[in-house]
Amino acid sequence: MSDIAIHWFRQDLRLSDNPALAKAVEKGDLIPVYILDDENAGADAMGGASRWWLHEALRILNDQLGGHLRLYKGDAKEILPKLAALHDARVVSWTRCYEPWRVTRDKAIKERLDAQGCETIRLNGSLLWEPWAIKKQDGTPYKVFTPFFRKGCLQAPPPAVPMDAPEDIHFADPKKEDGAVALDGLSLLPEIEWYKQMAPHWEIGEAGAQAALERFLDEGLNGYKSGRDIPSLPHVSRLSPYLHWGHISPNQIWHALDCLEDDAVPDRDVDHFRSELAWREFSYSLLYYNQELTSVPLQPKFAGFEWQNDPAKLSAWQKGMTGIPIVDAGMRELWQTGYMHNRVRMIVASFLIKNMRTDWRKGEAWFWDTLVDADLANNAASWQWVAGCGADAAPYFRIFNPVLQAEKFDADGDYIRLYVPELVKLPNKYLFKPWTTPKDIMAEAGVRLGETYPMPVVDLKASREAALDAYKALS
Ligand SMILES: Cc1cc2nc3c(=O)[nH]c(=O)nc-3n(C[C@H](O)[C@H](O)[C@H](O)COP(=O)(O)OP(=O)(O)OC[C@H]3O[C@@H](n4cnc5c(N)ncnc54)[C@H](O)[C@@H]3O)c2cc1C
Repeated sequence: MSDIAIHWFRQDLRLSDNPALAKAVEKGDLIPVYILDDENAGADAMGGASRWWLHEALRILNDQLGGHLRLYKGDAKEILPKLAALHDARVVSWTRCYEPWRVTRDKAIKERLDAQGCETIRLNGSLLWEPWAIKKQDGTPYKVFTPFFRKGCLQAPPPAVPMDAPEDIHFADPKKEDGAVALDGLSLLPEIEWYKQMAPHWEIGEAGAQAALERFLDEGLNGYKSGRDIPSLPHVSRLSPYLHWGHISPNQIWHALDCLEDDAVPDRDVDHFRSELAWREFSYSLLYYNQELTSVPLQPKFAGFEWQNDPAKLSAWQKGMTGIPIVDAGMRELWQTGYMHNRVRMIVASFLIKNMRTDWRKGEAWFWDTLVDADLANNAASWQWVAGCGADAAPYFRIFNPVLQAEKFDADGDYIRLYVPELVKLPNKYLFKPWTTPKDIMAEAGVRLGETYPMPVVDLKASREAALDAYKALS
């Protein structure tokens, strides 16, 4: 009888370049498992958009595994050691995760498996460099991005060359009564099928990730450095959900850049894209070394900031009904697709925090629920960055003017018109600030402020000044 190896899939929902899976396949007949563990996740349990994505991702992974993926729901600390014992597994493997709740839980699981005499294999498959591999010379973690990237990442050993998917996986024949449930038994989908509008925007899974990468390398990368700020252009990769769910590894992306033909794409674009991948690494380093990143400002003085937290304003922001077209376009892109362009994420976040003076954690929570790439490290680090309380953050007093941002980055108004169709006929001169439109032009465009489109929920100038005063009171 062959040995049995369990591979516990988590944020590594792929077969290629999955070192921990490859090791398990080498060690014995495979039992691939996924455990939906809301119990240990607690307040960090997945949001709605993530659950929809996961449902589809598990369905596809199960197909890739010939129907052998086994699904469980509950406390992984209980489930995994029991499964290992029941199936007499020699090995349990997994790809490391770095969220604080997972680090704590996984440590406990390893201890239990050790005590049972079951070997554990825990490998990196989600980051280019693990957090402890990139540190300053004095052994402390970096707090500023540029030296983290230039002195840390770029001077470290290069990311490993990606592995192919294992050939000829031999599957074990698991005992039936081990608590496994059907996909529907995980109850990942909500009763109201709001996710249906998001589905056409994504090809979920490993093949979808590879297709997105190829498309980006062919059509988006050339011109990335300047084009990545224009939300109506195809100059961003939209790889974030695939990276988050591990349908693709960052090593695969890094290596694909290494393999580009000479002169195919200007170095400035490739280098800039690599630096964005490194922002993801930086976020993970911040989370790893600051376990309360999602809730506690990295700069302690911000703990006493006076938020206004007006529920009506928050609701207008969530619905894309603030009366500020670029903000509303972004929030509606998020609702319709589960994604928002990075430039617009910064604009809507700045507007929420500074013009509406709403606690950044409320924005973070909304993004957590609605993004298909909702990622504890990237989301928390980015919200702290915009709020000005994070590591290497934009200074608080640098307040985006959403009108100027839209005029600069959506100059033709294509992005706003796509998501705010009620303003489609407004000339560009007024599109970014409809409240300044003369009555006759407004009538011609069929816009009635307060009826077909809201009046702004805040006065941009006055709210900016009030935010600056509140900020000054801190220092
Ligand atoms: C308020 C706010 C919240 C955010 N929340 C998330 C989140 O929950 N999940 C998430 O993955 N990203 C988040 N980001 C970062 C960034 O907006 C997205 O990673 C990016 O827009 C994803 O689109 P893309 O894949 O087309 O990016 P590309 O420009 O093609 O970049 C490639 C990859 O690099 C990484 N990356 C790019 N920009 C950043 C960045 N600023 N910080 C960290 N990594 C980056 C991502 O993994 C991305 O997929 C947030 C940004 C802001 C301002």
